[in-house]
Amino acid sequence: MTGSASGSNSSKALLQAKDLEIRFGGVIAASGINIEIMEHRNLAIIGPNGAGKTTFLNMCTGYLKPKAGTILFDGEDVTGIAPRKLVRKGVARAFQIPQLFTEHTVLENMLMAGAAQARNWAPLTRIDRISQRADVAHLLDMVRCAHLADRRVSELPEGQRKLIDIALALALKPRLLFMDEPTSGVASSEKFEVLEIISGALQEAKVTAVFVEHDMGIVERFADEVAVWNRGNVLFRGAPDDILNHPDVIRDVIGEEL
Ligand SMILES: Nc1ncnc2c1ncn2[C@@H]1O[C@H](COP(=O)(O)OP(=O)(O)OP(=O)(O)O)[C@@H](O)[C@H]1O
Repeated sequence: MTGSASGSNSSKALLQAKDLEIRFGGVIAASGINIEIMEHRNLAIIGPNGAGKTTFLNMCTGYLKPKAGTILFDGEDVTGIAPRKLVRKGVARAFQIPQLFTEHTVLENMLMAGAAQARNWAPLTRIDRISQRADVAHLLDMVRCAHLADRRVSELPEGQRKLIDIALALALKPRLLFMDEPTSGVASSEKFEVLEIISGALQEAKVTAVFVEHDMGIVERFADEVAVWNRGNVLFRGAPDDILNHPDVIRDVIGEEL
């Protein structure tokens, strides 16, 4: 484990956060955060409730503007850029609760995401081209949901909604995907299977993932690196084995109910 938040030298930094600060009234949610997210190294963010994990995701994806500090994506200053613009640059986000149009079918949701990416808001009948359908079928296949294309989202269990949400994010062709507790709400017996599918799809699409996670089994299995958040800062960062076995992390993070 390293005490610093810089990444390994073997891959390049895709995102660099420098001296990020944000406070809400008296609460300091980010207190000089410095961290690099390395390309093709999936990073898990762990830490106690209220440590500022979601706040960090919000700043990196344009939902919150830091009071101070800089965010570079692929070397470009993207601090404070709106989420939609960041998506076009290659930074996507999946939420704890999938952002799906539940009264529409899976296919319709996918076509709408494709239209957003192409900035083509023509009626669905006009964007429903063969090539686009082929793209959608491929994306759904990547998350093993091709058989669900004509099902209404409201009929699907949470695990499948999560998978559709990931396919939707992949339709935006990101290079970096932030996920806030990707398996929250999924039955514990299905969590590993869902993450296995998500992980395979991200690998196939060559997308680097950053995910907030409270389940250490998931972290151990799916993260290449782990960053420990505490009181709005990065306490440790390193290999899952080192981090999850470190006495301070066991005492202060894993030991308490996350
Ligand atoms: N919009 C907001 N307005 C006021 N306070 C906020 C806001 N967003 C976050 N906070 C506060 O900032 C601190 C960090 O919150 P954040 O949600 O980032 O933590 P977290 O590590 O993601 O927690 P959890 O694991 O419980 O989701 C908390 O004290 C929270 O109450």
